[in-house]
Amino acid sequence: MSHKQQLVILGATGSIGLSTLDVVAKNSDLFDVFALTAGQNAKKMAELCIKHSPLYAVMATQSAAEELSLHLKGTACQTLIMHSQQAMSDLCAHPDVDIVMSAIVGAAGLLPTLSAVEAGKKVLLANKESLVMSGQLFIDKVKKHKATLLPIDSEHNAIFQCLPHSLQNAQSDKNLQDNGVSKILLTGSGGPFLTRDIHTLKDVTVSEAVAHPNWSMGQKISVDSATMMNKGLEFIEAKWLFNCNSDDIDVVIHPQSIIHSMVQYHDGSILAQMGNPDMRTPIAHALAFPKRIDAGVKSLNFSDICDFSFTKPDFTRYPNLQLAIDACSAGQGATTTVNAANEIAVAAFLKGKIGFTDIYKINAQTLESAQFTNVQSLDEILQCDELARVSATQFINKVAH
Ligand SMILES: NC(=O)C1=CN([C@@H]2O[C@H](COP(=O)(O)OP(=O)(O)OC[C@H]3O[C@@H](n4cnc5c(N)ncnc54)[C@H](OP(=O)(O)O)[C@@H]3O)[C@@H](O)[C@H]2O)C=CC1
Ligand SMILES: CC(=O)[C@@H](O)[C@H](O)COP(=O)(O)O
Ligand SMILES: [Mn+2]
Repeated sequence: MSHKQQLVILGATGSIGLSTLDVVAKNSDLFDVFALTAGQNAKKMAELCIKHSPLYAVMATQSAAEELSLHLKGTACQTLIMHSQQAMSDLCAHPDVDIVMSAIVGAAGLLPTLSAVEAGKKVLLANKESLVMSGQLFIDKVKKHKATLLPIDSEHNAIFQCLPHSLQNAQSDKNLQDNGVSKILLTGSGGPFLTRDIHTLKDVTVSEAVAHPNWSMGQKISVDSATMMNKGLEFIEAKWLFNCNSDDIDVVIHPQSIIHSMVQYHDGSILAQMGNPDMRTPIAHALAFPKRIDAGVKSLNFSDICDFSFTKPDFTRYPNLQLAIDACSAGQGATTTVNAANEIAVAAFLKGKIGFTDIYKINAQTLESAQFTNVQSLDEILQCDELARVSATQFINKVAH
């Protein structure tokens, strides 16, 4: 019998985590769940432990781990329960582990993901924030430790599929332009407010902001899609994943989210990856790469498509997109800062402390007030991230309702 790939899922209780478990359950002859990790949702984690029998389950805090123990008491579940970020990092580096799905939301995913990279694992990256906050350091570690980095973000997974093999990852160090590629066309839906009267954006409610037209996702990324900061983070993510410059990437609004991104070649060809918007497709692609497995996703039926349209982004409507593109050119200090500020601002919006359009104001003020020195080492990155959080919190307190 061939060896089943041993999988750790960071962020198992979230949207990507659950989609990953769905694909794994459909392919249980290929994958074993070695460990599941989560933040606070002990009830969901208990259900997952009973269903998937991981060897380990790790919660972020002791209280969440105790709650998980209570939920599992009296059941037949043999899963060992642990807690702390260090325990997550240790399991990512465990010698028996083959694949780590990085699907914690936000900067909390950085250290466990780096641990998987340093252990030379196959790392499936959904947690774009970790790459945005540490770009060069992250990619250098991938190269040094010979980790395999595969993109889960639907756009980057699409770009990966459309690129020639020699350009599929940053480790190649090859330049896109010298290898036949003229542009990466990064598509974005424009979120729920593509056509809303721009003067009413300040009145957007939380439930309106998280109602993405095409994708079912966690709250933070859903708000990022609504401000298009998500596309800004993805712009920076693409720069690092595919070793390209800002000039190599164009953002294209495609409201239907059927094309997940494209690559344009010097000879005029444009290759697109498309499908129904369901994250199980990129997850299955990366889990099995270079093979193909069943993802449980309904095939796209072209006769069902009524609209298939493309426009340029309007930066007045989406100032966060411009901010992130500018930060990408400014360097690591700026991208770490804008990522941290945005996490704090979106959390404040979700708690009802600030309005929707305040998210941009907080991000811009935090960037303007930041003084970047050298931001290269992990300590410098973490310090820059922390300073931006403190600064963003101060700006929030000034505008808080
Ligand atoms: N959802 C999607 O379709 C896509 C998501 N992504 C990216 O994937 C990542 C996950 O997104 P998504 O699944 O939507 O997010 P969710 O909010 O649905 O899930 C987040 C997961 O992270 C866990 N978590 C939160 N904070 C911590 C912490 N401090 N320590 C450990 N675990 C923590 C949560 O645990 P708990 O809930 O138990 O507290 C949960 O399991 C994000 O970076 C997002 O940008 C990228 C492309 C598409
Ligand atoms: C599914 C996925 O990859 C999300 O990042 C998606 O891209 C969000 O949609 P937007 O294009 O609206 O940001
Ligand atoms: Mn995406």
